[in-house]
Amino acid sequence: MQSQQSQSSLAIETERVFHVQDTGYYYGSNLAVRGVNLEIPGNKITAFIGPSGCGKSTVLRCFNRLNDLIPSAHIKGRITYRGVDIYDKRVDPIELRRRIGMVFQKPNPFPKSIYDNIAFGARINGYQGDMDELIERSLKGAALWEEVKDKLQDSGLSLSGGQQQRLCIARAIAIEPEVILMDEPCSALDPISTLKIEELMHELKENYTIIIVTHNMQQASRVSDKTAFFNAEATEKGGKVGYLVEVDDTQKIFSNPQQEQTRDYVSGRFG
Ligand SMILES: Nc1ncnc2c1ncn2[C@@H]1O[C@H](COP(=O)(O)OP(=O)(O)OP(=O)(O)O)[C@@H](O)[C@H]1O
Repeated sequence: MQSQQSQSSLAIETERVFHVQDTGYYYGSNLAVRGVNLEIPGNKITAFIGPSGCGKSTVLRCFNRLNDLIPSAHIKGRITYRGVDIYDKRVDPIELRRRIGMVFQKPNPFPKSIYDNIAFGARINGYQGDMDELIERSLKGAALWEEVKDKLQDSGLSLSGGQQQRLCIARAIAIEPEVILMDEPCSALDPISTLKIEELMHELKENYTIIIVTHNMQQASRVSDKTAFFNAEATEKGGKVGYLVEVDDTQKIFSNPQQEQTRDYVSGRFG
């Protein structure tokens, strides 16, 4: 019985949530990132690392079609989420973003109370349950409840940067997504707040699949299970194009990567 259980949990852990196939990412006629093939496993943390401008954020934003909001941006190739092509005309991007939430580099709470920051999205989504209970559960899920439970009517903007980022995480998880995309979520935070978010990420992956873009290699090695290393090269036209060099278990990327350029990057020899 026990071995059956562990087999089934193993199957769940290694489930593929996203499959990225032969994708190219464009701004107008400019190819910004080429030839990305990638699988994102469920209930794991996948980190995207690489030098500035190699396309980490561009690729990240395509998982919930946030790039749709940039008029010149388009993608070629295919990204499936649980087997469904997310760029299929029948897919509603708003519904997609409900399932695939996002936390940005700079904490961006609404200029509303802590309570309403979380209730807002839930109300828009027609949440019918007990709102107080949802607020408490979301704040607990983001490790913020103890710090704010007595001041839920205070403005979200009155919190510290690290607390604001955890409020944004609480807001993201309140709409019960399956995936959370994080674009350098700690880059505006001090080391203690960063540590709190990293600890929180470990807890979150029990219930969510996380993809994080980070400039901080120590952070990638501390928090992630898988790491994708992107790089960029000059084009004939004088621009540059990003590409995925390799993706593997984080421990392998940092200790024994397959590609020389990965080794150079993680050992600090360039970038
Ligand atoms: N809105 C945009 N319009 C046009 N080009 C863009 C836009 N956003 C990004 N790019 C270009 O796409 C390429 C990849 O940028 P992107 O921001 O995805 O890289 P990144 O690896 O996340 O960089 P960083 O680490 O500096 O945030 C760059 O050449 C950038 O100039």
